[in-house]
Amino acid sequence: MNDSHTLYWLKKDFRLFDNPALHQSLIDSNKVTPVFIMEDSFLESSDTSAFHVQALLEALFSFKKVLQSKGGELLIIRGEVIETFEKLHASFRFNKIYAHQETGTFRTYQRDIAVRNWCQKKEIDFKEPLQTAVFRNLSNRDTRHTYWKEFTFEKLIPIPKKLSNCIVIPEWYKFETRTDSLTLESLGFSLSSIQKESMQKVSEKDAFNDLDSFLHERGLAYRGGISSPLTAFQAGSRTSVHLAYGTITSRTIYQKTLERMEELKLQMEAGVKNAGKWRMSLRSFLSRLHWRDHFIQRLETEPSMEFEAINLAYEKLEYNADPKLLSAWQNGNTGFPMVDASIRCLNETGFINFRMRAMITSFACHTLQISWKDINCPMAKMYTDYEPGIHLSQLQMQASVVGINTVRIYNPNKQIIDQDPDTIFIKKFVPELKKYSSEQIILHKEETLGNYPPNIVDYKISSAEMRQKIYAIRKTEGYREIADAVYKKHGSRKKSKTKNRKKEK
Ligand SMILES: Cc1cc2nc3c(=O)[nH]c(=O)nc-3n(C[C@H](O)[C@H](O)[C@H](O)COP(=O)(O)OP(=O)(O)OC[C@H]3O[C@@H](n4cnc5c(N)ncnc54)[C@H](O)[C@@H]3O)c2cc1C
Repeated sequence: MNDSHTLYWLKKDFRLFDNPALHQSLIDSNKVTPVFIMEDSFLESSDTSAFHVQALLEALFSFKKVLQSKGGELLIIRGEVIETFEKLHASFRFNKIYAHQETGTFRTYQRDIAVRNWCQKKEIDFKEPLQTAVFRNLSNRDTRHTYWKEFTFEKLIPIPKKLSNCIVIPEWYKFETRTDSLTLESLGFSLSSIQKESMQKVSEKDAFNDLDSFLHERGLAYRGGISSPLTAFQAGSRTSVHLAYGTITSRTIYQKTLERMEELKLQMEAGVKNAGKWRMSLRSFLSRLHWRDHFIQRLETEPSMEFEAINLAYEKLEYNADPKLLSAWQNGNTGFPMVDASIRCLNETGFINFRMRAMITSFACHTLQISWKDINCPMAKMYTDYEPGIHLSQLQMQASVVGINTVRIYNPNKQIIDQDPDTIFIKKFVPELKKYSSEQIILHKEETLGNYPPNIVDYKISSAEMRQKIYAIRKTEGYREIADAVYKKHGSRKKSKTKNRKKEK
């Protein structure tokens, strides 16, 4: 502990529990200023939406309120990062910055490099502890699991006792941005009242409440329940948004789930009804949670995947650049009811389940033949839980440009039969279809249903054409070597039985 001054630069880590950067900065120094910078470059970025800004503001202000209730302070400044550090440093010197290591887009990657260089110039120590099990400069992919385990099972860090050491230097208050300039509207965004009401609430308290209700009430329906948009809003953990804004850590979720599974094991032995089913649900939940770090690691290792296919052979794949197709997809007007309902649900609530995300991606990239690059930002903006590593990995996988997974082409009408046979979800989000029977909706193709348009393309012909183009690339010389190299660098070390088999979902 020393008297020097330290900054704790908050990024997307709005929590007090299990917060390594906050914890370490308070061990290092008895004067720490937590600072959040509302970056113009974030607000202006092509992957930022009103859902993201609203979630961030909620998480930020609830963090500030809890910190203040425990005697601490937080400084919020609108501006760019280096320019903000520069003016703070010029008015009162600090010699350390703590911020969590972030695996984000090219924008945040470049910003963090610039911060490192600036710190070096000013002789400021820049520390970037991990908050998730994703490792920089990982030389050997095979050792990742060992590091993952070490990090995930480390003892969780309690809420720091000395939060009153979180102070704002009086000289710095003049830089503070007024709270009334930090509303969604004053930042240039807007959401309708329906959107605001339907969005998930994001704060540390909500994160623990959502986890608790999942582990004790909702999680029993997890297996099976997460496939349909009718049930996934309840049956899924709904922790993705909290992980994206750092209101909870994945290792906290992991460890709390394991504790609950131990409890259930005892219940199972005592013959308590459903205890075994509960355990199976939580086991499949944990494997999905594990994928999270796996996919974020992919972006950390291969940042170029934001701009080009992870398997470069697919850079030659030809797409349809017709803006009318993109616009119909984005607005939920393709004439394919399950696709349109999912997109409109996203536009209204900021959330949809995994299967529907996979379907709308596959539909855009296979059936409409739109490039994954063209839907990247529009789709990122629809998800409140946008996490670049997962988003880009899944986007490329569902668009079949990774080449180490099965080509999965989702048939949107089969998804109605499987996931919404009574068209309840469809009618909720596509009200023009309310007066039609489920059979009419499923069979609808070339005709209009009232105001609802016909299929924008022929599903069978167009998807088959794209499948052919993908397989033509798979047959080109040198393709196998590229795919093997991708697998070696990024593939899951668990063997997939369906690998490389053609499949319709
Ligand atoms: C095209 C596409 C884009 C996606 N973009 C995102 C994104 O930006 N952010 C995001 O968090 N998830 C993304 N997902 C994964 C998944 O759809 C969401 O994590 C899930 O729907 C969130 O709901 P939940 O928290 O109830 O999930 P649960 O099923 O309860 O899962 C628990 C947690 O595990 C992780 N997880 C679940 N499924 C996956 C997966 N397939 N890959 C990686 N991690 C997973 C998430 O962190 C999730 O919160 C995407 C999927 C697809 C197909």
